[in-house]
Amino acid sequence: MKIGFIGVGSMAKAMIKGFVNSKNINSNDILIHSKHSNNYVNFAKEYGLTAVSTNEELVKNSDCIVLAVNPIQVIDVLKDIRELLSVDNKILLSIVWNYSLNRLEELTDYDLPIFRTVPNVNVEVNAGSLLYAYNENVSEENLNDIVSNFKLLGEMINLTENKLNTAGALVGCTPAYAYLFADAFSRIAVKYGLSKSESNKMIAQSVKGSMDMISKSNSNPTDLMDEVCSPGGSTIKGLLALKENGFEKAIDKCFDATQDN
Ligand SMILES: NC(=O)C1=CN([C@@H]2O[C@H](COP(=O)(O)OP(=O)(O)OC[C@H]3O[C@@H](n4cnc5c(N)ncnc54)[C@H](O)[C@@H]3O)[C@@H](O)[C@H]2O)C=CC1
Ligand SMILES: O=C(O)[C@@H]1CCC=N1
Repeated sequence: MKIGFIGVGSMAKAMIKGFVNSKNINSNDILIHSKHSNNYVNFAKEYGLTAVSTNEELVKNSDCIVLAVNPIQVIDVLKDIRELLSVDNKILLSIVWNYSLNRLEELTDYDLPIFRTVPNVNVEVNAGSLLYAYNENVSEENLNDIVSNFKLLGEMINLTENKLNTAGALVGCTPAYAYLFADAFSRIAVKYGLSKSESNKMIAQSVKGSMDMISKSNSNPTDLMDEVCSPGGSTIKGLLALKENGFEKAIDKCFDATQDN
């Protein structure tokens, strides 16, 4: 399957690197076009991708078109490729945040198979999550083709579209908050004499293992927390300090802000 990316920003680059890392897709079967040629042409050279000079050329030569631009750019992009999308059984896969299937259908041909997805940047190391919903034009064969290719990037999770904004924030935005959390811990450890690079490595491994505990043990995070807090020990003191300083309230506000569309 030839996969064409319209828009080669942070998210498209992460997905493409994940595909290339997976070694299951020929890098020259990945086509790219973006607004700034100095950016996407060099990226194509670095990863052995096929750079094309227009969105129209990209659509003509791809089986699956990944719409990876920002919401504000969607109308203009789809206006130019609308007719070409209807030729030769193409599939549109949008990663555009908060852009509904209905709206995408209005801007394209009503027979077009469309997937609406929310990936996260962890796809770059094939440890991503990719939430997806799709319209009624998607056939069994389309579904198999998309799932078999995109699962190379991480876990594929099918949801009804009405959950995509909330689940999308949990999946799409949280990497940034996890980086903030890791950075805050490794910075304070520097104050106590560790180097930033050794702190980064330790916090990353510790948080990764803790997240594995949640998913692999299937335990509630509260129970796992209790296991770490030895009576009278340091962890409970730290945990109470986090609570007293508004950690949970800050998370609530943070999540509310992501839902404010
Ligand atoms: N960054 C992330 O972690 C995630 C992003 N998304 C969604 O992915 C989309 C892209 O996000 P980012 O990569 O972060 O943004 P970005 O701003 O880094 O990338 C957008 C790219 O589109 C290009 N572009 C603009 N107009 C164009 C046009 N007419 N034709 C071709 N290319 C054009 C820009 O030059 C830029 O390279 C957004 O809709 C965002 O909501 C979804 C989940 C996670
Ligand atoms: O910040 C954003 O709007 C996009 C969607 C999820 C992650 N990045």
